[in-house]
Amino acid sequence: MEVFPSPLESAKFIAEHSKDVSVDEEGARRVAESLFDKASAAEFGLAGWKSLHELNPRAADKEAVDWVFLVDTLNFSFWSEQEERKYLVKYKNKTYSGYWSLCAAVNRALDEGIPITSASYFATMTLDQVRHVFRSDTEVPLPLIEERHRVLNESGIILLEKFGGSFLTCVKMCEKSAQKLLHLILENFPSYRDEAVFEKKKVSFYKRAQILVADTWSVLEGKGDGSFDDISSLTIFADYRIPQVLVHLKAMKYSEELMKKLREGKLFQSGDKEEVEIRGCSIWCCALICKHLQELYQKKGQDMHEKINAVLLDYYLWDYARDHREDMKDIPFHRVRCIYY
Ligand SMILES: Nc1nc2c(c(CN[C@H]3C=C[C@H](O)[C@@H]3O)cn2[C@@H]2O[C@H](COP(=O)(O)O)[C@@H](O)[C@H]2O)c(=O)[nH]1
Repeated sequence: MEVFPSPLESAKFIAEHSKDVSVDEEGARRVAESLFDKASAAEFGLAGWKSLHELNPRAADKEAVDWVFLVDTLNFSFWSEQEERKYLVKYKNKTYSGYWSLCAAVNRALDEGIPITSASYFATMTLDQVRHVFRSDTEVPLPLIEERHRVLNESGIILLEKFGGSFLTCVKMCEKSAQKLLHLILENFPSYRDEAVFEKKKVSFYKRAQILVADTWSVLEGKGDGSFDDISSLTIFADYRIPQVLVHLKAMKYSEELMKKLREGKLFQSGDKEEVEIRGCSIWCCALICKHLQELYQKKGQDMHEKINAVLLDYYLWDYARDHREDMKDIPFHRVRCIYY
């Protein structure tokens, strides 16, 4: 059995050895304090996944779980070289960008009668069919379309051959354990193995694998097959937005040298030292914010273990980043073209 490093232990190790990125403990504490009142509000909770996002499934059934699997298999690399030239999808009179453009294209296909969330369909999709389903409403295509075609076919075939064609089978096999589901994903779906080598040590982030578990928990509303008793063991999902918002909120800092490269729009490779430091420090920084939030509630005699975890903190910070794009325009995000985030 393959050993998968823990993203949290990886993050601690990276943060302790990082040169160009640093976690600001005081800054993390201040962010926790600023979130304190919000954390007990409705929008911080699990219900926000559906109530705040009209493109997410309303249902909590097999089709909804398969929608989540398809979307999280393709949940990577939406950023555009030029802000004014990007992939956009119009759906029901609204134009979507970034991650939401992917969801809009999926829902558009379903409305057109294309069974895009069925493994029997995406296991044998041709590249032209993928191009059609994810066609752009601008002249800019969805990035990495060939890689998306490859991971769709690969994931569809595995889901058909090993799990009867539905991700709900995988969920049921894991007996309400987030960690078991995470490991089933990593053992069976190669495109989810988001790892690197740092200071000669194998480290992991598992961004898409962890968000797949989290979104499954969310779409099942934390009930039934989705009532994971260890959901708090997940970390945040190391994408290219969370680091940006953590630097904006002064909980994390970049060296002058790294900031210069980011401002120049340098294209990093997956696994580069700076990229690994950005992603690992983001995970560690959010673990500290979660810890401080729990301590603040304990001081008030409130046990918030059910309400405060890295998943809900991540969702909140990610939505915050989307809503504060303008305020954050001076904080560059790191640019990598890869299938991991
Ligand atoms: N850490 C974290 N990264 C996330 C998400 C999501 C979508 N989840 C939402 C869906 C339902 C829930 O309500 C969540 O709010 C996408 N991404 C990543 O962001 C990047 C896209 O950014 P932009 O170009 O600005 O759209 C890209 O790397 C993508 O993989 C998240 O939740 N957390």
